[in-house]
Amino acid sequence: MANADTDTKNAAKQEQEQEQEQQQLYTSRVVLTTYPSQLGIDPIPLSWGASSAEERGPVVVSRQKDSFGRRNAIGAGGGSYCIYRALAVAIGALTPSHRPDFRLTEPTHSIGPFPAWSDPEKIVSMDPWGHAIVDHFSEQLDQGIDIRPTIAITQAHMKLAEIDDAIDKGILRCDGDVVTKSGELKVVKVASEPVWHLPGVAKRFGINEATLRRALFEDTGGMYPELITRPDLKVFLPPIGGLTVYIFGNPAHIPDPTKRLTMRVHDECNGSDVFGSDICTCKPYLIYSIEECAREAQNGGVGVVVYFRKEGRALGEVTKYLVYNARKRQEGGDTAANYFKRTEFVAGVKDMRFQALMPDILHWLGVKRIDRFISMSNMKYEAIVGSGIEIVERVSIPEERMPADSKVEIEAKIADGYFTSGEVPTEEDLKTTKGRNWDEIAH
Ligand SMILES: Nc1nc2c(ncn2[C@@H]2O[C@H](COP(=O)(O)OP(=O)(O)OP(=O)(O)O)[C@@H](O)[C@H]2O)c(=O)[nH]1
Ligand SMILES: [Zn+2]
Repeated sequence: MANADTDTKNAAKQEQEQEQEQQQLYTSRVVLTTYPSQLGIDPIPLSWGASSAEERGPVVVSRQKDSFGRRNAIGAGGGSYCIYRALAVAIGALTPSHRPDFRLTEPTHSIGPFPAWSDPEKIVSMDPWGHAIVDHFSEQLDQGIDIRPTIAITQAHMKLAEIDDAIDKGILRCDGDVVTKSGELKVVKVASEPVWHLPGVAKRFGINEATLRRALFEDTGGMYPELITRPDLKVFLPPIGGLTVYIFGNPAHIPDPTKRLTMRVHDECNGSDVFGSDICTCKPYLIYSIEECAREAQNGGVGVVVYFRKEGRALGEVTKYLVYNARKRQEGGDTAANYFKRTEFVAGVKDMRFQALMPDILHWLGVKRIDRFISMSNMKYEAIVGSGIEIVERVSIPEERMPADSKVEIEAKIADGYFTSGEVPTEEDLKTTKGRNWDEIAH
């Protein structure tokens, strides 16, 4: 009995300590969700697609004291990194009320504004004014509203072994401008985090906003109840990765119809892009596109690579590796004929990238026409052309750049509708195009 008493006392003490620890960080009680008519809820007006930033209004998602009632967006800033911020706060490394000091952080280059920034339907998955909050919303910032940038623009030099190689082979020259005398690529970089205007996103996919809200609520483990309780809030910051734009040459040339534009839109493949895995064409295609972009800039045009964080066709790397295993273990070996089928067996679909939102960044950059599009993807092509941007030429990966084991992937893709300037494989080709089996890897 005495032991049970002590246990109860200890448990109560622990609970009290936990409560105190929480109160040190958060002075108010937990607010599980909010409602439009709730006392103190008074969102800053947000008019998506308005003709100026000031008329549009700032995106406010912060739950800090002075911002909570004025929030006009659901979710959290920082994309997937909001979880790390939560950890930093929980362990006491960051005060929940921290506000960034934006001095000296302004963009290195000016981009836009373009007409698409004020079109409520052309850009629905990012905040076109996300890099310019200090310029346009200083009044609200001064009032203590916690507004965060969702876009940042900087510049850098890139040094890549493959580019050194291309210079040595005479494929690319050092012009002292786009490619420095020591073989570095000069780039302007833009990082962008997702900001979704839910009615616009729903319309892009041809579904109801309510269906979209319900699916987002359910498949995030019920993480954002306001998706359901706040139909008046139209903007959602999802906890997913964003994108990076690499611009070779002068960014002002991108919207200029008298200048040529070479472009690749690339989806992340960490295993290949960074670690050189040879089962797909991702890294060689990316490197090829960087060379082509640099060359276009050297010839007076401009090159753009957009890098999306959509690992494994947005299925994630775990699913991707499960599929690799199934492909290599299946009876008859790893054939092009079964490539997509194996993915569908595991994931239920062969691709979750759904390129419909992808052209937003191109409209943000002011792209009107792409002279050379370095991609074979029919999904990317259709999304871009369907959004009103002209593509003049589509460029496949040169045969000699394909790694040996990637034949399976490339033939399966071509058979599935990807563009090729070469031959379309027959049914028989698909059965006989085989990847390396694991025994060969071991020897
Ligand atoms: N699930 C899965 N994803 C893969 C596999 N191989 C490559 N990927 C992913 O497929 C995507 C390839 O994207 P991109 O390099 O942009 O190429 P693409 O859309 O296929 O078309 P291109 O523009 O012609 O290269 C990346 O997200 C890769 O991580 C695979 O076997 N399984
Ligand atoms: Zn890949």
